[in-house]
Amino acid sequence: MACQGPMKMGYHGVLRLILPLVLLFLFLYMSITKLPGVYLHECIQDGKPCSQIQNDVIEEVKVEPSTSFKLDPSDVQLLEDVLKNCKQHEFQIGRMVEAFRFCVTEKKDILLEEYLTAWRQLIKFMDALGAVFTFISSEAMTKVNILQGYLNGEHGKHYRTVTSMVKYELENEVVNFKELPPNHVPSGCRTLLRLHRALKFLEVFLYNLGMSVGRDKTSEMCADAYRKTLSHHHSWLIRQVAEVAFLALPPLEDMYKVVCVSHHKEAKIVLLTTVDDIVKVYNITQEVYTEHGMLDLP
Ligand SMILES: CCCCCCCCCCCCC/C=C/[C@@H](O)[C@H](COP(=O)(O)O)NC(=O)CCCCCCCCCCCCCCC
Repeated sequence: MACQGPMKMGYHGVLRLILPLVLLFLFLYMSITKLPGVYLHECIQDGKPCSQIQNDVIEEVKVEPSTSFKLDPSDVQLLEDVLKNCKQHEFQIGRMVEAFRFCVTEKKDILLEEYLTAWRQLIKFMDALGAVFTFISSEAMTKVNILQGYLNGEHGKHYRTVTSMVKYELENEVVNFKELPPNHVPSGCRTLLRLHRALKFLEVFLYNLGMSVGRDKTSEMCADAYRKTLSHHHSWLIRQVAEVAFLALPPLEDMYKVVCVSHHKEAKIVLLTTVDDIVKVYNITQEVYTEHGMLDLP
């Protein structure tokens, strides 16, 4: 009885075994193609990196949830309780929401330190999902570390907010609009742009989760969000890796547990409030990047 052969593993068991292997191979492949100074988008066409050519035709995806979510007064207490009482988890949605909220200044700018705090919470969430997502979380962590490096560095005071970073990097020609030079730490602006694009994915994914009435699969909601947003900026290979990873997402009920909600009504309140805060951060950053023509940085 104790010995369960492969035949008894079931669909999910097999998936758990195979997915990490597939991802490991893809990860190794990508590690090789992305050795220091060698970037995937060194594929050149018409004198431009291929990724840039692709981005030229992509317009900003307009998705539904960019409207403010209105809470009933009775829901406000419920929301506060959920956000406060979720202390037993490594990932705390309350701390993430707080950080996204605190990073918006009165002058409608974004504080980078708080922005990165919110991202660190997201990374904890992905790490909690298991080995399949480590590849994605470590990619996000790399971007967070680059920005933190600038914040802690010699010119750290210029990296306090998104606007000050953009101003400093443009004035000092840190931003490269044509290519990503090998053997250089990427600029703060292009690094933040990667996280900023991922934030749109997160917005749509959380919206899908919040609007679900419990029947939908998390993998489908995640894939839908990804296809509408972040996938437009990814190579074919990365898109395949992402699609495989989505299959390993836990079911909705387990996802609810991680965000400390127990039923659909709670989930809707918590997730759509989170979306609302993310939208504010996203829109401010988007405006700054649009103003400086920096939405397609290679
Ligand atoms: C719930 C978990 C959902 C997992 C979501 C998967 C999102 C999509 C897959 C991303 C693949 C990342 C692989 C690498 C991509 C890079 O090529 C690419 C470009 O970088 P480069 O220009 O320097 O080369 N990098 C990026 O686009 C940065 C992507 C960072 C991905 C962060 C995804 C955040 C998702 C957070 C979900 C958390 C849900 C929380 C629910 C409460």
